[in-house]
Amino acid sequence: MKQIPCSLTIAGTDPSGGAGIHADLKTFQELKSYGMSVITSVVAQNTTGVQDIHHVPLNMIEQQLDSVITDMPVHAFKTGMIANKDMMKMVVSKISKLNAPYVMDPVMVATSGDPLIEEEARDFLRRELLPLTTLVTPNIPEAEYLTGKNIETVDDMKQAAEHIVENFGAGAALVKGGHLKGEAIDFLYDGSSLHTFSAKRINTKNTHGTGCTYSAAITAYLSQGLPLNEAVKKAKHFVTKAIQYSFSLGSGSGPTNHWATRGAPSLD
Ligand SMILES: Nc1ncnc2c1ncn2[C@@H]1O[C@H](COP(=O)(O)OP(=O)(O)OP(=O)(O)O)[C@@H](O)[C@H]1O
Ligand SMILES: Cc1ncc(COP(=O)(O)O)c(N)n1
Repeated sequence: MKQIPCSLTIAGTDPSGGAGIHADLKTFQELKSYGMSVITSVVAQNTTGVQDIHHVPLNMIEQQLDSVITDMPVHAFKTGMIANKDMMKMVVSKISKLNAPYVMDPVMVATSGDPLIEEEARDFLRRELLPLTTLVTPNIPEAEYLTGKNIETVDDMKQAAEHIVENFGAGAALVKGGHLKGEAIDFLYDGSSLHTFSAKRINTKNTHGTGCTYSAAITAYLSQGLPLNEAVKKAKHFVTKAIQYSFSLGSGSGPTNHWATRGAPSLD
């Protein structure tokens, strides 16, 4: 009998349900990949911002990882918020034994601008985690941090994608243009060629969790064995629909809609 594809996320929480682990699991479920999660930090947040953060003790993160990987198949996995260097070190020691595609969303700050990882962890992420990735998915501020260069144009984005692969050993880099004006355009550099993924910009403030949703969708498609380029293409379609039919919930930046590819939900 054929086995269900299985995806794992290692990330922080969002009790308002739009970002982090919650967005990842909803996305895995929607895209028919069996979802599993390891929680690194419990984050009190909502559509307006981050109110508080509690880090899960290191040994408990390690135990969660062991519980999953000693028992369950992992066909692809992603990391999101990993708040400090000690957590990152431990995660590296575990994931380097996993023989599956690894998508890193290099989460540094929330959409609201609140910091989600410690300053010294950023450098560790770049040095130690990037070389393990199949794909890293920085938005513009994250790509600026990783490359140390300002990004103002699409040419800057292309160069950043190449820089991250050539200089830091990422398997591939997808630089996302959500923070620029005009078309919502992303560039994927896979070490040999550059691919462009473009969609019409949707006029909405409901973009809480778009980065999490996009990287989770790529992970789900990779768990099904799709080639990287195809996985990103389908995930771009998914995240665009999720933004198009997003929810005006909360008083800040509302969440995306994870079942939007089935059409706008009927609210009758
Ligand atoms: N208004 C929009 N209309 C259409 N696509 C968008 C819009 N905003 C972002 N995107 C797309 O959503 C995906 C996520 O990109 P973005 O750059 O926003 O990531 P992020 O910054 O990690 O997410 P977030 O804004 O949730 O922190 C990309 O494919 C981007 O092009
Ligand atoms: C726990 C957690 N992880 C990541 C994000 C970033 O979310 P976004 O997808 O909006 O960049 C977040 N707000 N909370």
